[in-house]
Amino acid sequence: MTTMAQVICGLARRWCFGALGSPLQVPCLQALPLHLGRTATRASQRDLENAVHQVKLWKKDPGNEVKLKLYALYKQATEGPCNLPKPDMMDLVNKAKWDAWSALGSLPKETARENYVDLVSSLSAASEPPSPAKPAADGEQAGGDLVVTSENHITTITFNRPAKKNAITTKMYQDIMLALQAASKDDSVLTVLTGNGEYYCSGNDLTNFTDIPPGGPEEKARTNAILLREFVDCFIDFPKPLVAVVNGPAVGISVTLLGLFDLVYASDRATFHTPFGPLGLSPEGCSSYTFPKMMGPSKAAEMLIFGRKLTAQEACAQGLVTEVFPDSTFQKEVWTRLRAYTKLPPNAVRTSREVMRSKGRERLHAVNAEECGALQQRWLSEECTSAVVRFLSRRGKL
Ligand SMILES: CCCCCCCCCCC/C=C/C(=O)SCCNC(=O)CCNC(=O)[C@H](O)C(C)(C)COP(=O)(O)OP(=O)(O)OC[C@H]1O[C@@H](n2cnc3c(N)ncnc32)[C@H](O)[C@@H]1OP(=O)(O)O
Repeated sequence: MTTMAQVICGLARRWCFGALGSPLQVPCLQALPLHLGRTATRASQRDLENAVHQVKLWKKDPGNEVKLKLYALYKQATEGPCNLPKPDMMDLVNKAKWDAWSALGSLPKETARENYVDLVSSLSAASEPPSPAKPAADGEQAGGDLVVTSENHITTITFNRPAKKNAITTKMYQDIMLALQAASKDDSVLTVLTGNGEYYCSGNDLTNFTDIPPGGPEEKARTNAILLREFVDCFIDFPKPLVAVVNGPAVGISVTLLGLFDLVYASDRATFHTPFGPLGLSPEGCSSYTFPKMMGPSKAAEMLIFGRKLTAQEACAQGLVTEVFPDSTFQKEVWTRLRAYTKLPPNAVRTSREVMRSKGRERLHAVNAEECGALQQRWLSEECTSAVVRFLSRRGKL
């Protein structure tokens, strides 16, 4: 039997080879050498060794948090649960290592090995983007589908694909991660996401599903799950207040991520839509946790399972939106407010933000991992592939 996944794979292969008969580049997959050729879902000992080797080749220090994660997973994968005595409190380095390893509890060796390989793979992908986005220097503006500016202690990341309702391409996901990385280190107090034109964002670009690699849809789903997890992790771990300036309708992942923002200001033209049911998908962006928490389980189910679209006023009543402004004065009022916030003492702002986020951070990471695992399966389902084919064929893309 031919599944829709095979249909879409076949179509994608046709597109990838194009009229000239030469394969187009699939950059995010080229940056994931460890997964090419690894078809089993479980990582082997060999995969682990390859990953360890890969880490040695990294040119950039990934930071202590990542190094501790890697250390812990490696120890768990090779020696099992930590049974060493707890180091002295003042022995900071060994204590941090012990804490990280012990936190893995009785995680099976095989799972730890798998997690180690996946982590290395996703970090390798992120550190080798096909064409890095320009980090925002003061006042600088990078063109393209994502515009990053930094002015008056506000770094603004703008979806800039108005002709496609600001749908997010794979490159845009990667550029957003780079922009967040840069913003976490620049002198801005606030980081803003907004959209150019009529829409805030129409969510994931549905053609992202069509560039199928040689390993087939399974490999695509697996790679996307890793990258999506890392993308959402960037929002979970972002150290400064995140503000969404929702200038118009928002769809899919651009809505779910709002649960990880600190302020969401919306024009009264904005709507909030998560059509996961019709698309054969399941929620992402930690919304399966943040939405029920903020609006109660049944309102969250209406949105996330049944795809009910909310107006800006409704979203505000549910706690998803902080405040709604008339569209005619939206930009003026919001930016005046934000500029006033940047005058607050930056260290106090940052500290308050950290104490508010720190309590739920681990939980959010766990939710993110679970949601990406579920989506990996969904992307391969006939329900999802049929929905994507329907969307693309209605718009003459097939
Ligand atoms: C680090 C890398 C990570 C990679 C990970 C990849 C996978 C991550 C997946 C994460 C999970 C995300 C889930 C979602 O976001 S689900 C939601 C997806 N979005 C949608 O379903 C919306 C689809 N679009 C529409 O329904 C309509 O276009 C819309 C209501 C938004 C507007 O309708 P309208 O009639 O006003 O306008 P058009 O339909 O004519 O649209 C104008 C052009 O824009 C194109 N378009 C719009 N939205 C999208 C989209 N989401 N993807 C692709 N293209 C889109 C549309 O095709 C039109 O193009 P043309 O003018 O060329 O026809």
